[in-house]
Amino acid sequence: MRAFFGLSLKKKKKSKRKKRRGGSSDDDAEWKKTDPYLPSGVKAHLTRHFRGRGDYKFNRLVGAGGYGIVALLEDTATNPPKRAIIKRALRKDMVDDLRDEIESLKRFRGSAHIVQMVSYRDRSANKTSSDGTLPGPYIILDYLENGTFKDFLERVIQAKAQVPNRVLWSILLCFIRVCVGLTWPTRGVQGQQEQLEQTSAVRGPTAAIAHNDLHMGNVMFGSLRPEVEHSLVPIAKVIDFGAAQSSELYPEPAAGGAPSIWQGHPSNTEALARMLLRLITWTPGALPRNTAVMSNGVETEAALLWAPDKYQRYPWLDERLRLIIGGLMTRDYRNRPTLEGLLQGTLQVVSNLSSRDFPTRLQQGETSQAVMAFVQRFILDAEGN
Ligand SMILES: Nc1ncnc2c1ncn2[C@@H]1O[C@H](COP(=O)(O)OP(=O)(O)OP(=O)(O)O)[C@@H](O)[C@H]1O
Repeated sequence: MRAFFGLSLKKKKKSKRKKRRGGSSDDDAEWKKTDPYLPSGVKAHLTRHFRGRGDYKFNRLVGAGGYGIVALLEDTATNPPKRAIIKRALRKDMVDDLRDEIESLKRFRGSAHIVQMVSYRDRSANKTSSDGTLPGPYIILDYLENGTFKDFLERVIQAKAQVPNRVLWSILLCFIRVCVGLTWPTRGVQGQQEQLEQTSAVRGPTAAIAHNDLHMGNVMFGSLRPEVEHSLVPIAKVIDFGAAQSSELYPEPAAGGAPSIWQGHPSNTEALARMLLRLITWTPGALPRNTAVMSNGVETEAALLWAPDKYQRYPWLDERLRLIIGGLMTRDYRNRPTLEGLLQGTLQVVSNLSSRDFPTRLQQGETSQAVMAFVQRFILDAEGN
């Protein structure tokens, strides 16, 4: 019944509105003049599209990236309105990239450290919605409210703030969970409840997915959560799966005889370890490559943490973190630690760490209060979130 009468009711409302405004043009007229694939046309087309549906409304354009336009939506059914992100192709010829991203994200449904797809529409570039406003596919994503890792790094460097070790440990655990998620994809169903990513010693890795675009703008902070690993530091999640690729599992045995597939795709771990290294060393731009140093008989690219004056430069850094980051950046990926071991070891540390585990001179900066104050200032209260 509702759908049957919907059309005529809508038409009546529209003509009333025009009368009230003296026939002046609004978004209704604007959208026809603009290109839905250009940032300039996004507002008009999305406003119009979602007005007809009544579930979301357009809030603002967030950005136009390599191939996509990203905009903020508000869920009109919730109070206060829940936010969501819509991602569309920037040009018609980029529609296939967006479809690849839809396919990738389907594999990670329910994976806590990978951005979740709330819904999607998979259409060819020219096919529009019934109201004629919005051609092509789109993805609606969970909104991650606490900004990118890139913005976080910039704030830390600007304030010359020493990052508490407990914050580094929590982020490291999030990053390991990301790598686990890319190696044991959940392949859940739409709307699947999020779960922390787990390895499976029984089944062994089921995929070797390379994200292929793991830069700092593609790691974002979500909210604080009840799990112990996210109770002081918000969850970090990976976004933007437009370039992700499944590759062959790595069958060659590692130096010690263990199958190297247990490390996941080496490009993921290395890219994430580099982000932690930049945070520790306040490095604003890309780290130099091919600067490997020897550590315990293997070459690592984490040279900054092996510099002769490292203890003067980073006297506060937990030695175990230094070794893990060095291990994740070894030149021969077969010498890297396994995800299984990393997950167990890091989870154990994060679940039990307290300020008393640090030397007396560091304890004040590692209390729960100090960690909370740091997180509040550099992540939760940050401008632009
Ligand atoms: N789920 C999200 N929650 C909040 N902001 C988001 C979300 N997804 C994307 N953004 C914002 O939009 C920006 C661009 O998103 P994304 O990287 O997915 O698009 P892109 O077109 O592939 O961009 P690029 O090529 O620059 O990486 C992000 O850096 C972030 O600021």
